[in-house]
Amino acid sequence: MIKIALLGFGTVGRGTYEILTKKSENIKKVIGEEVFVSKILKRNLNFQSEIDKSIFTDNFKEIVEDEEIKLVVEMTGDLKGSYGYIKEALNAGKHVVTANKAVVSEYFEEFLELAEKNKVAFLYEAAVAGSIPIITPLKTQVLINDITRVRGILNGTSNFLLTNMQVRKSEYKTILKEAQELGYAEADPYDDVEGMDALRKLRILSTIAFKTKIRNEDILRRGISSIDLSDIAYLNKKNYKVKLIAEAIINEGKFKAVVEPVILSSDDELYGIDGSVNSVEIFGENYGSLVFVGEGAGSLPTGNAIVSDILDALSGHCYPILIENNLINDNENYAARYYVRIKNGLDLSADWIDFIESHGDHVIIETKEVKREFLLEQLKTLNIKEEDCFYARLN
Ligand SMILES: NC(=O)C1=CN([C@@H]2O[C@H](COP(=O)(O)OP(=O)(O)OC[C@H]3O[C@@H](n4cnc5c(N)ncnc54)[C@H](OP(=O)(O)O)[C@@H]3O)[C@@H](O)[C@H]2O)C=CC1
Ligand SMILES: N[C@@H](CC=O)C(=O)O
Repeated sequence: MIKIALLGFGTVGRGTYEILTKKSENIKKVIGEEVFVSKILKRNLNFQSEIDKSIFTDNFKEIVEDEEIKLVVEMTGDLKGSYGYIKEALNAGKHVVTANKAVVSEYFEEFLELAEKNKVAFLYEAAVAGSIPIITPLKTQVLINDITRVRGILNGTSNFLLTNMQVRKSEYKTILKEAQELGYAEADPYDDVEGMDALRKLRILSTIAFKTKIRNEDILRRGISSIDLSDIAYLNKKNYKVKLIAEAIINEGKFKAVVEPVILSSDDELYGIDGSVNSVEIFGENYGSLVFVGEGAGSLPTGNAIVSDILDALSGHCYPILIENNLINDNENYAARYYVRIKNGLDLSADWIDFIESHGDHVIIETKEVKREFLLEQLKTLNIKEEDCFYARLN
C-alpha cells in the first residue's frame, strides 16, 4: 500500500478524493499497490464529513514527519502556507502534486530544483487550464519541436462570465456570484477577473514552452472587470465575441507576453470556447498548431488532472523541464489595434483613432495600430481612469 496525503479538502480536494476512491482498482493495477489517502489537512476540523473523520488533521507535521507518506497533494490555495508545505514535503523526500498556480508561478524554479535535489517528482498539471492535459504533452513537445507561440483561454471564471453576459444578457455581478457558487473562482475572484490567474498560468506555460524563465512580472496584464453590457451588445451586433486571452510569442531571441481581453471574429480558433471551458494552442515548427480544449475549472475536472499527476509521480513518468534560453523581454514594443469605450464629450480629434461612433453617454473607438503603452498614455492624458473605460485588442 502507498500512503498519500491531501492538503485541502475544498472543491479540488473533494474531486480528487472522489476519483481516487472510485477508480482505486484501476489505480492499483497500474501502480501495483493500493494508493491510500491516509491523512487530509484542513484548517477547520469542525465540519460535517461523509468520510472517516480520523484521517483529518490541522497539523502538517503529522504528514511531513510520517515516513510512510510518499506523496503530498497540495490543494489549499493559500500562498504562504502552501509554499512552506511544498518545500518541507520535497525536502522530506516526498513527491508533490499541486493545483496551486499562485505558488507554482511564484516559486517555480525553486521547487523544480528542490525536487531534483531530493530525487522526487514535482507535478502541477492541475495548476494550468483545469482538466486539460497540457503540461505533460508540452514537456515532451519542447524536446522535439521549437515552440514559437502559446495562446489560450486560461481562466474558466472570466470565460464563464463573458459567455453568460453575452448569451443571457445578465449583469457581471450576478454571473460572478454564480461562478463562485460553482467553485470556479479563486478565493479572491480579483485574480480571475483581473487576469492574474491567467497570467500565472501563462508564466508556467511560456517558461516551459520557450525554455526560458518568464516571470509573472514579465507579462502585461489587463482584466475584464470594466466591461459592461453595452460593450457586449455592440460586439454581438457585429458577430464578435470578447475573450480574456493569454498569449506569449517569441521572435528573434525576444518574447512578448500578455493577458488581455481580445475581440474575436467567428473564424478564430478560440471563438467557440464558451462557458468555463479553456483552450490552449501551441504553435511548433513540426506542425501549424495543436489545440487542447477542456473544462478549465471545477471539482472533478481539476481532480482528474491531479490524479493523472499522482499516477505519473508514483510510476516515475515525469519529464524534466529545460531552461536553456535567455530571451529578452520585448513587451515595450507590443502594438495592436484596440476597441475602446469611453465617456462621451471628450476632445478626441487624434491621429491614433481610426473609427469613432457615439452611443448615448459613451463613444466607441477603434484605434489604428498603436503601442499598448501609447494607448495607456492617451487615456491618462484624457484623464480617464482604467476602471472607467473598457478596452480590448482587436484581433
Ligand atoms: N476550484 C477550481 O476549479 C480550481 C482550483 N485550482 C486551485 O486549487 C487550489 C484549491 O482550490 P479550491 O479547492 O477551489 O479551494 P477551496 O477554497 O474550495 O478549498 C481550499 C481547502 O484548503 C484548505 N486550506 C486553505 N488554507 C489552508 C492552510 N493554510 N492549511 C491547511 N488547509 C488549508 C481549506 O480548509 P478549511 O476549509 O478548513 O479552511 C479547504 O479545505 C487553489 O490553489 C486553486 O487555485 C486549480 C484549478 C481549478
Ligand atoms: N479560478 C480558476 C480555477 C482554475 O484554475 C479559473 O476560473 O480558471
